[in-house]
Amino acid sequence: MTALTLGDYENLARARLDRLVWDFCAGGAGEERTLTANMAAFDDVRLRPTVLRGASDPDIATRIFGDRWAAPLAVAPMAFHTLAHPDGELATVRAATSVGMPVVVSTMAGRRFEELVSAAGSPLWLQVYCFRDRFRTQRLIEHGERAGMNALVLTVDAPRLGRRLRDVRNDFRLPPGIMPVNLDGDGFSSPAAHASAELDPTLDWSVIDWLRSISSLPLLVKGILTASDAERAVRAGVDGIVVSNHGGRQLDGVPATFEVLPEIVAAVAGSCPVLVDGGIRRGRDVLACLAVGAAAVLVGRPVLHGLAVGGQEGAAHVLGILIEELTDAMTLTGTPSLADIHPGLIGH
Ligand SMILES: Cc1cc2nc3c(=O)[nH]c(=O)nc-3n(C[C@H](O)[C@H](O)[C@H](O)COP(=O)(O)O)c2cc1C
Ligand SMILES: CCCCC(=O)C(=O)O
Repeated sequence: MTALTLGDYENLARARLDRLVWDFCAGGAGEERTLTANMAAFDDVRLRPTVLRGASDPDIATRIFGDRWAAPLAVAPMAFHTLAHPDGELATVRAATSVGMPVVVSTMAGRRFEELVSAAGSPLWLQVYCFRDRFRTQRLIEHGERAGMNALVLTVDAPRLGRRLRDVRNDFRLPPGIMPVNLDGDGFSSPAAHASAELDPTLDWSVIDWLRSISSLPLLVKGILTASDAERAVRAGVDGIVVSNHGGRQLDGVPATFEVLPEIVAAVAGSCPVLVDGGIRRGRDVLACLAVGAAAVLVGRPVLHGLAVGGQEGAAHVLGILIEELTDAMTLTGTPSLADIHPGLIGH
């Protein structure tokens, strides 16, 4: 079968990956209602095209923090791309670079920051988990900054990992050789146990000032789901917000990100870029997010599917499909540039 859609890649990847690894990547917390809702929210979108706009060759390039992105799309931070392919994040970074897209590199990346930065031709942002041991967190950030990361993305929805029942039932352990190679200290085998032991559950808004005091990189917070937290983040002086429910992996029962995106965009009122992730699987999903005011979107699991199926090439094809579908959706809705995309494109 030739893979034409991200759904095709998902099916091919499911057949290839070890079942326990598949469950870790695919799964969500609890009954996976939020995981399902992320995708269902896009299924309910109806687009309202405008015709005869001469939108033959849409321009989808954008700028974020002064950097050019070939499309308003980046790879979401995910632990251990090495679970999907031995080249791991190196393949992802090369794939993203080949299509001009940035990558958010996880604290739990399986390949070294230095080799990722050397392979990158587009921005790399470092996703930060705050450890109970602040000095460990500080060393992580200094390592990332020294290696050449372009921004920090603080994950704020994970004082501990959500209850992922598939992993509990499977007693999921990382396979041998899967290591958080950018962290000092030993690796671990159970992500959930490691997170409860090591991540700082006492984190509060003062962490923003602390991060500012140790790094001058642009700072985003990832995991905002309400207008009031978005306002709080803006008051704290962040440079960007990522609306996210961690792909349904943290608290089951929180809303789909697409549902809350409009109220957060309204609350932020242009003070900083608002990005979003969760369930984006088609170009028209990207268009829907842009229509309600997202500056860009992050895509998670489909990148792992691409890696599992075909390493760098597979991941590049997944990202290429999204770009092509976005271009197609813009052409057919009569929006020749990103600036032409507006809330009126969406009806229910
Ligand atoms: C296997 C896996 C690992 C993840 N690891 C991280 C992580 O290390 N840090 C983080 O902030 N988010 C992590 N996430 C959440 C993603 O950044 C993102 O919010 C989510 O996957 C987006 O949804 P999507 O997969 O439906 O596109 C992870 C998600 C998956 C599926
Ligand atoms: C300790 C690994 C955490 C990875 C993560 O954030 C996730 O699986 O969602």
